[in-house]
Amino acid sequence: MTLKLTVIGTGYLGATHAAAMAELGFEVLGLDIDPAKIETLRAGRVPMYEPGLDELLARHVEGIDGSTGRLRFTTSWQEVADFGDVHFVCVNTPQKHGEYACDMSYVDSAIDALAPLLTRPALVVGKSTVPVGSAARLAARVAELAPAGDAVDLAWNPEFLREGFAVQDTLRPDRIVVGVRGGTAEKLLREVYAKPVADGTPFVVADYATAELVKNAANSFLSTKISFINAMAEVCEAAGGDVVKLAEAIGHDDRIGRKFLRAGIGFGGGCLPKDIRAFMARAGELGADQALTFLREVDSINMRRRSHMVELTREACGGAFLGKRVAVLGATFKPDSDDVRDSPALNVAGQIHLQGAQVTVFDPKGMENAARLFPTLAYAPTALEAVRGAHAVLHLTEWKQFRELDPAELAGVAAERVVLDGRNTLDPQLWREAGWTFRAMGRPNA
Ligand SMILES: NC(=O)c1ccc[n+]([C@@H]2O[C@H](COP(=O)([O-])OP(=O)(O)OC[C@H]3O[C@@H](n4cnc5c(N)ncnc54)[C@H](O)[C@@H]3O)[C@@H](O)[C@H]2O)c1
Ligand SMILES: O=c1ccn([C@@H]2O[C@H](COP(=O)(O)OP(=O)(O)O[C@H]3O[C@H](CO)[C@@H](O)[C@H](O)[C@H]3O)[C@@H](O)[C@H]2O)c(=O)[nH]1
Repeated sequence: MTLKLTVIGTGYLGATHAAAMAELGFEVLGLDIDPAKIETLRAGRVPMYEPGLDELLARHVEGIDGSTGRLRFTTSWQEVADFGDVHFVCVNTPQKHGEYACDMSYVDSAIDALAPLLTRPALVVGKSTVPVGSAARLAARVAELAPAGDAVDLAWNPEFLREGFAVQDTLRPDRIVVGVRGGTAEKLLREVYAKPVADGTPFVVADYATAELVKNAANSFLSTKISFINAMAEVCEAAGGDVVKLAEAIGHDDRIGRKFLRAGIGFGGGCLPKDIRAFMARAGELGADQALTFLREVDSINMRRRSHMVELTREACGGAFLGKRVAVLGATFKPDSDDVRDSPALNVAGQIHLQGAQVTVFDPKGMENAARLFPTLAYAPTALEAVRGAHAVLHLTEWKQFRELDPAELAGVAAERVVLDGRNTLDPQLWREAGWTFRAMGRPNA
């Protein structure tokens, strides 16, 4: 008999995971505490922007014409407990207000809602990113609360998907990591992931602590790589070097590799910044804080990139923001997403606005989320409208369509032809030929 799966928390991770599991052939029931999100999903619509996810939902959501009907959504915990053999927990684990530590309250309340209803054998599988030690603590909590007792087990199966590539990363991940206490959980998870494993995806079985730490380590490494190249950008700026050329040259060494060496205004999003902070906080609790002091530097190099962009813009505006208009191209933390959580672009836009400039933002997909978070910024319906009357143009999220803009057309509407490329993806020559003063980050002579 095919396993029945539930997915608890249907945000960026959970909605994608639920749809991908239906695509793999399972019957899936998704639950969220946000009834509006559940209504949207039930109608076969995606509550956020994630390329390819709408097609997947249309193919599987029950009640959609021609769908397999394998994917359903609910707000009922009882329905979830009755339905599932395997329950994936995909709720948010944000940074605590005013602290580095992870806020585990959403995971805790999901476990507390589900476990008392588990009256038959089941496996609870955590996918959220959590501090090491959480799985062991939650396994004890499940054992305490579940009426089925030992017949309910817990595993931790961290997720490595990237927004913008979430569907392909879930269906064909680089690796699957499972933290388990015994063979039954491993067997069930091998059944769930049989297809990607048959296609060659490595399946790594570990204890709870190691599985949790793999996720913390992976995001720490990625953050470090970005801050490393941004530190090189600072030195390039001081010495007159070109960080883009430098990254290309060191990347030819296979041991270093070319990926994740794009210098600019740094990393943001709902994952890397809060994950390295939570990792430092947890290491501190464990008495291992010295091991991760370098992450403090990774974080501060990253945050410095944002203030550096503010200073470059001030310079471009003749030393003061008052009475100046600044156009910001990009609001999301990365392209191909509508996610504005801890977005470097919006952070820079907000700082400049607070210091007196009139800031107008355009983003292909992130406008609604941005306006909710930063209602005092102005928003334009197109890049051209954002640039109209601007004294400086900032390119802060590397959407493909910004590379395709016509600098000559924009030159016709700007008040001053000054562009600052915070992502190092625009073509300096093209802009200069159209009469723009072009400045990039870490490329004084580009
Ligand atoms: N977004 C990513 O790219 C990504 C990738 C890998 C791992 N992660 C991790 O996955 C987790 C979820 O991240 P996300 O980006 O999907 O967050 P999100 O905020 O988009 O989604 C979380 C969802 O959980 C729901 N929720 C909160 N409490 C709940 C509860 N008690 N019961 C049921 N539902 C509840 C929320 O309403 C929301 O819809 C985090 O731990 C994150 O670090 C995220
Ligand atoms: O060379 C680079 C690469 C990325 N970034 C920035 O870094 C941030 C994060 O990018 P990315 O890692 O692609 O996005 P996420 O979707 O947040 O994915 C990260 O966080 C997820 C949540 O934990 C993990 O699952 C993924 O493996 C991990 O890549 C963005 O602001 C990017 O603009 C750079 O500045 N330079």
